Amino acid sequence: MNITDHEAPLDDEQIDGYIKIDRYNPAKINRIATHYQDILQQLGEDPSRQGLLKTPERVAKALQYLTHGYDLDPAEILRSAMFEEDYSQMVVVKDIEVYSMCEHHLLPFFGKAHVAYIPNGHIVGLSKIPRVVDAFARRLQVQERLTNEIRDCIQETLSPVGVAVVIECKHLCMAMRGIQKQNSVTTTSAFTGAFAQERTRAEFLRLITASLD
Ligand SMILES: Nc1nc2c(ncn2[C@@H]2O[C@H](COP(=O)(O)OP(=O)(O)OP(=O)(O)O)[C@@H](O)[C@H]2O)c(=O)[nH]1
Ligand SMILES: [Zn+2]
Repeated sequence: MNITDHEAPLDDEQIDGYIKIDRYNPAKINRIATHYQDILQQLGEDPSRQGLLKTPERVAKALQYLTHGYDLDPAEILRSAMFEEDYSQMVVVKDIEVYSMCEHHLLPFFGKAHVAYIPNGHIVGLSKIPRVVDAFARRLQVQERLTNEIRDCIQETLSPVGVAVVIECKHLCMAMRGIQKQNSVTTTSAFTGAFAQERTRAEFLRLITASLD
């Protein structure tokens, strides 16, 4: 590895393997920050007090980060690490942390995703499954669409025998406001192909609830 490259600061951008995420687009940050200055004022705050001086810019950067999935191509992420392999059993990646933003309130929802597929001549680099989850989660979402988008992307790109996705999340819009239910968890699921069969689906559900201990 080239040492200079290795030590180069990644300050305002991240090289994400194959896709450069222009995380902090300065023009966009400025535009969003201007709005937040006004929002702070509307909330009865003084945007010129010391603690808030940089807040509009911080919020703008945070929002750009929380929605950086728009800059990613999930299908390309999968295509970048597909390998021919004669393995025909279920591959399960479970307990993938999910952080997303509800499109109704712009509040976080978070939890876990469990993803499985049954290869059809091709396997995919394992890390690419959580990367696909992130690429869709880091957008404004509803949990149902997030679940379907992950399923469809894997099915269309990898053409496996079947795909299964289960997502379990807590929604802050239901906890810190609104109905204020602190412990409710929403579960969504999406299946294709072989996972329509009761036996296959049951094996997946057993594997995602099984513990390693
Ligand atoms: N189906 C679905 N609904 C969601 C998701 N995230 C948030 N919501 C819901 O979106 C709905 C928006 O409903 P509205 O009545 O327009 O908004 P609201 O007045 O803020 O509703 P309350 O949250 O009930 O106070 C709420 O019921 C939220 O719970 C999600 O991922 N999936
Ligand atoms: Zn919400």
